[in-house]
Amino acid sequence: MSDTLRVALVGNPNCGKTSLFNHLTGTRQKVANYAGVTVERKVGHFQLPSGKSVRVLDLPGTYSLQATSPDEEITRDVCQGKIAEEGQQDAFLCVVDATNLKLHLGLVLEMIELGRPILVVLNMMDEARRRGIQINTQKLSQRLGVPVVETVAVRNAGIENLRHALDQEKYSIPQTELSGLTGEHHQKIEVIFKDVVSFVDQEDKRTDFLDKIFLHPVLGLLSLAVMMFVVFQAVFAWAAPFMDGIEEFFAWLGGLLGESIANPLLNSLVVDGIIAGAGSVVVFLPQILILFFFILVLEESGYLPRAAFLLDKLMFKAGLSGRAFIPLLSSFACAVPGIMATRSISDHRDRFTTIMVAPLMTCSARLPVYALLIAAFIPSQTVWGIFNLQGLVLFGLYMAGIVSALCVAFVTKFLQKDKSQHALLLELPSYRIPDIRSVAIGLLDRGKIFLKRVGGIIFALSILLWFLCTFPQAPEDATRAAIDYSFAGMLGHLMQPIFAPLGFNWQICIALIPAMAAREVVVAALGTVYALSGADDDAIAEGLASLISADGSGWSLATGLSLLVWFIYAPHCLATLATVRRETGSWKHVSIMTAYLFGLAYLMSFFTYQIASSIWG
Ligand SMILES: Nc1nc2c(ncn2[C@@H]2O[C@H](COP(=O)(O)OP(=O)(O)OP(=O)(O)O)[C@@H](O)[C@H]2O)c(=O)[nH]1
Ligand SMILES: [Mg+2]
Repeated sequence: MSDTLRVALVGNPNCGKTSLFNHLTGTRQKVANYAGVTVERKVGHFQLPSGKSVRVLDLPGTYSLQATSPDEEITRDVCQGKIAEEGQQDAFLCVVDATNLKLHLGLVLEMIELGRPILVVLNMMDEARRRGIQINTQKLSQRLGVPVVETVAVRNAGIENLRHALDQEKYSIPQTELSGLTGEHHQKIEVIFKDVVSFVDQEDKRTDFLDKIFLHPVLGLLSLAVMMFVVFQAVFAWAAPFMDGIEEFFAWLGGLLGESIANPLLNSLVVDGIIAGAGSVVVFLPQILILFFFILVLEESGYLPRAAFLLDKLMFKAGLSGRAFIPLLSSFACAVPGIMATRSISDHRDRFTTIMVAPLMTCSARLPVYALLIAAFIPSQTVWGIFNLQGLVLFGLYMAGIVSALCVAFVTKFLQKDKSQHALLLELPSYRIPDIRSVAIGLLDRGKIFLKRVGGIIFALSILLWFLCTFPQAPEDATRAAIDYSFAGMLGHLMQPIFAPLGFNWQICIALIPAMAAREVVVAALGTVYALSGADDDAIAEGLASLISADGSGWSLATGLSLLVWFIYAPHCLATLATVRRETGSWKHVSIMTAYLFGLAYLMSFFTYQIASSIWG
């Protein structure tokens, strides 16, 4: 046996495995209050009090070892020691939700039958106590024939006991007779349950009360609509002062560097390439953080599966299985984890449909693009007394993505031969007051991811674009702006006829090319292109939005709207396409997705431009 102890966390979905994993290893894997968050195996390391090191695996949640979906197969294979690089685990930590013992014991019995060393971790003890559920841990341990440790993963309680238990090698190979119990699993569970659990008050009153509102056919939909409105209003209303601050900072920095760098080429690279490019994206950090604040709070509260429940009929009609809800929801942050989350869908046609529509959900990378165009073209005025028009338009863009996804799913299902429908089977977790600390940590992580993208891919592409926009340089006797003579200028003019029916000018055409890598790049690219297009410095200092807005010499409203619509559909994200390739193992799916998304983007932008320009000229 090697020095390192190998253990794996096994349990039903949403019982707190990842929370435990994070506390044991000091990492920050994603945790949320709904089933199916973890869909891959994750490795972490920590040390026991004696100094012995432990390698721990976090696994996707599963109701049984009879796997039906790709994520459950991972857990089954690790438990059965079938994954070569994982080998055999020295022990399994069977995590059980103390408030849901009857259901969760099923998997524990299956694990016991495997005959491998086990330690049962009775998690969510705080929740159980709050609801008056009393569990006799000692008796449970006797009945199961394995040690049981109580924990409250979110409060870091009981984790030390767990470490000590591992140190003392308390995990044991269970006695298969289960202290003399006979019969089917459910019969055994009944006996054990009656023996170890006593209730003072079994009901979760808070959850029952809230569900009367949130699951009510009318009140429920109404509260969902109110919640969404508040989120989109806040994104615009709360962010403004912070965005102004960041904008001023970059204008000041640009001025300072502009004056201090004498070499004209270097000056242009820094001011027009880097600051006008990458700097113009950083401005959107406050809006991203506000959006994620709401997403994180909703995720932790346990509300989200209720929304799935409310919208189930609609999704069902569109041919999406209820299981598609969580992957589609994750896609609002980013399509990459969304597409990975489809591993929890067992039917492969349902999974295919969900993967195909996931990029239509408005990911956070679109937010800077939408926010820029909305600020430039939509006046900030109040409608119906309370709503900010800009917030309403943003809401409309999100809805457009959702409605398009439902339509595409409907068509996909229609084209498939298999018309079978899979009803919603979704566990509704208890409501929980979000932990401020974990929301703050989540926000910090999100902010870091965003800034890393700005400092990484967006920064690099801004510099590349600056080169393409600067060389070859204009001749001495140039009559037009220098950028017209550059590679990028030539390319833009070459592409422009293709995009003219959509109302895109050559500057937009140039910006679309680097934006193939990631959507926010279009903002950076427009910043660089306009900074180099001979616009005067005062106008640049006022920000990109005022440069492109219809008031100045910018675009028409029709062009602005057309570009907004383009970004609802166009697949400007290499990471998504790479994930589809990895998850489906075929280039065919990638080609279908790319072709249909570009096709839709072109068509919808075309109609938007033609209709808008016939109305507003
Ligand atoms: N009150 C309370 N909440 C907990 C406890 N442990 C975890 N949670 C919460 O339970 C929810 C699920 O936690 P996760 O760690 O994501 O659960 P998981 O078992 O990894 O879930 P899957 O990856 O979906 O299988 C989150 O909202 C956690 O904050 C606990 O001991 N007490
Ligand atoms: Mg998990």
